[in-house]
Amino acid sequence: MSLQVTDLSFSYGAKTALERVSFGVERGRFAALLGPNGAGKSTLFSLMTRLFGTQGGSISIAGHDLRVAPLAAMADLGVVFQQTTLDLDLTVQQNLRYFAALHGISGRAADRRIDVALDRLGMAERAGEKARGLNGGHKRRTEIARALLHEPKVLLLDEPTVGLDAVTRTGLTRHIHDLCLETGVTVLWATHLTDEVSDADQVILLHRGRLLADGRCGDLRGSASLSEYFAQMTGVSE
Ligand SMILES: Nc1ncnc2c1ncn2[C@@H]1O[C@H](COP(=O)(O)OP(=O)(O)OP(=O)(O)O)[C@@H](O)[C@H]1O
Repeated sequence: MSLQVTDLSFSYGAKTALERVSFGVERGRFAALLGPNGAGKSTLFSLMTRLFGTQGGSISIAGHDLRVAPLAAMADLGVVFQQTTLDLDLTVQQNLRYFAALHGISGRAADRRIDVALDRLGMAERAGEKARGLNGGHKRRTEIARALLHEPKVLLLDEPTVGLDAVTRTGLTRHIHDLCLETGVTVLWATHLTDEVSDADQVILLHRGRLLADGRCGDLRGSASLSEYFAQMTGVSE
C-alpha cells in the first residue's frame, strides 16, 4: 500500500475525533475521503502531515512509518491545504521556485520541474502572472503544481474545491484523476461533495470518527447514486 492508516485514534481531551480507523490506498489510486462536517477528515489530515502527533495507531506513507522515519515519509508526501498558502505578491513561477528551494531543488533542475508541473496542471501560460490576480481555480492549480515539485508518491488534498464554481471543480477533479493515471501518484482527496467522485475511485467514508465504508465507489453505491448512498450511511444529506 502506498498509504496505510492502521487503528488510528485521536481525541481532543474528552472529545473523540477518530476511533480505530484503518484503510489503505494502493499506488496510483484516487481515493476520496468522504464524510459530513465533523467526520474527522481534518483531524486525519493533521495527523498525516504531522501537525498533530499520533496518540494511537500508525500511518505509513510510501512504506515509511511516520513515527519511525518521519523525514523519509514527509519527503514522499505532497500536501494541498484547504486555505490558500500562496504568496500573493509573487508570480506563479516565483511561488514554485521558492518552494523548490525549500526542498533543496534549484537552478535548471527547479525550472525544469516547474515547467513540467505547470504544464501538467494547464498553467504554463500563467507562469509570469502574480498570484493575486489569479481566479480561485488557477490558484488551486498553482498550489497543486507546487505540491508536486518534489515528486511525492502520495498527494493529500484537503477539500481543495471549497469556494470554486461547478465548472472549475469538474476541471480540477479531472486534472487530478489524469495525474494519478499518468504519474502513478497516489491521491487522497478529502471532500463532502459526492459529484467529485468517479465509479472507479476508492471511497473511504468517515462519520463521527469511524470508518463506515471502504471500497470502489461503483461497488459501494450499487444502483443508488453516491449521494443517496452517502445519506443512507450517514443520515446526513450533502
Ligand atoms: N480543536 C478541537 N477541539 C475539540 N474538538 C475538536 C477540535 N477540532 C475538531 N474537533 C472535533 O473533532 C471532530 C472531528 O472534527 P474534524 O474537524 O476533524 O472533522 P471534519 O470531517 O474535518 O469536518 P469539517 O468538514 O467540518 O472540517 C468533530 O466532532 C469536531 O467538533
